[in-house]
Amino acid sequence: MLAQIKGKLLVSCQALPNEPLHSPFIMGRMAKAAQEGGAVAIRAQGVADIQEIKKITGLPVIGLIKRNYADSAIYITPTIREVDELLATGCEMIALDMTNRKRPNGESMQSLVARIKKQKVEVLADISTYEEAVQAVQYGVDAVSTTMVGYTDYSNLSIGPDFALIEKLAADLTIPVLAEGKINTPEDLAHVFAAGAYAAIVGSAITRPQLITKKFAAVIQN
Ligand SMILES: CC(=O)N[C@H](C=O)[C@@H](O)[C@H](O)[C@H](O)COP(=O)(O)O
Repeated sequence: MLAQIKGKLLVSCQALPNEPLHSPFIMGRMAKAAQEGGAVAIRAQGVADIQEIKKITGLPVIGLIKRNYADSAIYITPTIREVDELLATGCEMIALDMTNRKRPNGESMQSLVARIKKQKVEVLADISTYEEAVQAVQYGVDAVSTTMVGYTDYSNLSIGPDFALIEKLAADLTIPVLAEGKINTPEDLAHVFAAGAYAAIVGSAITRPQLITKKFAAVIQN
């Protein structure tokens, strides 16, 4: 999959049960629209959405499952259970949180990575710091993504992408660095590629109308 996305745009089509567009049918159509707009792959959450998106678009999918566990702050593909559910979907790549935080059930990142790679599926490490990215490379992941920057209480809280981190990772790492998280405009997208991103994933700015509307409404209410 990585060879197919080099230099390209991926779109994240996700809507959890508490979001207005929560529905595999709707996420399938959202992915179709993204495909028509030029997305070469889709990041999708949950077995039903992944299956629908693969059926509707035929595009490669980065799959994840968001699930909360009482004993951990990690919710993106936290345990073996989510890994096995995702492996059954046939998604080409699996994204898992690889931030340096306690995992549910005391499971290790290494065991999850090994299980995925054994099935010849690529692993995308969602990280929030430079150090977490370096650690993920040591664990044998295929690519890292800046997904969690600003979402761990020790990482850089910025309005937009962390361009400096993307630049440093792209310069230092031997594996692809995907820019993801808070890419809010086409200018941001151009900027992350200029910083050296291998590929980029845009979500909310394209697929969460409730957030897009909020940005417009905020201007009027000011
Ligand atoms: C923090 C977290 O859980 N991020 C999730 C990761 O799968 C998604 O909800 C994001 O939409 C995706 O990463 C794209 O980011 P943005 O929506 O900012 O373009």
